Amino acid sequence: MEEKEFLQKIEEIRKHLQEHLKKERYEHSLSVAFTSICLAMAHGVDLQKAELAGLCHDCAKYMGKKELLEACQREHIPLLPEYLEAPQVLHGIYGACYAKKHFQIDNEEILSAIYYHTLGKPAMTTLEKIVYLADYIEVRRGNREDLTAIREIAFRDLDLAVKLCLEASIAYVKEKGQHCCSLSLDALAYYQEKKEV
Ligand SMILES: Nc1ncnc2c1ncn2[C@@H]1O[C@H](COP(=O)(O)OP(=O)(O)OP(=O)(O)OP(=O)(O)OC[C@H]2O[C@@H](n3cnc4c(N)ncnc43)[C@H](O)[C@@H]2O)[C@@H](O)[C@H]1O
Repeated sequence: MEEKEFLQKIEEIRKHLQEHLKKERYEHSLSVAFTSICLAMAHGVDLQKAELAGLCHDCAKYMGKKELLEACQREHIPLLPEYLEAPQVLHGIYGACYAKKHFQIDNEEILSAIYYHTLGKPAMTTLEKIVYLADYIEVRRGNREDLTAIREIAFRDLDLAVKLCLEASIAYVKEKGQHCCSLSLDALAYYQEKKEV
């Protein structure tokens, strides 16, 4: 996309997000966009796609669980029955559709990075890994001990960083006593095998 047209799109999306998301969530979205750009620089990914995917990843986060479920049904988005037990993951799944409708984003790589940003999946594309990790490591997430190591690893070994991130977030979900979605467990098995643990 031409630079002028791209900057105009970014401006429009930021305005929409600022109007719809809570202040902290908007700041987080900006931070995920910037972190995605940095990771894209390190791993040879298109910077515009990284910025758009990072900026839009939480675009549907302001919607309630019931609203998200209804929106998925209205748009005929296939849902696994287990998502009803973990409706907190629906904002990514519906977010891809939201970005297409509201921001006219048609690029499948970007939409897929938004869709999978919470759960991850086996064999992610580089852009999917970048947005998944950027969501986890961006600066506003604070200084939890495990983040220091993952932040450094993400810039040199995406697969190892994804594995560590999946391990930590699956443990976190289980600790909260919530249902852990099978896609994340499949992703963990895939990246553990890839990194030979
Ligand atoms: N496989 C799965 N099955 C079911 N539910 C799942 C899931 N994977 C993720 N989720 C849940 O889905 C929700 C959306 O996750 P995300 O999409 O990853 O992140 P978010 O919208 O910014 O999360 P939110 O603000 O709602 O939650 P939190 O700060 O606690 O968390 C922010 C992020 O940091 C991680 N995190 C927070 N504290 C952590 C800790 N102490 N250790 C490790 N990871 C931690 C969380 O996993 C999350 O990715 C989260 O509640 C998450 O726990």
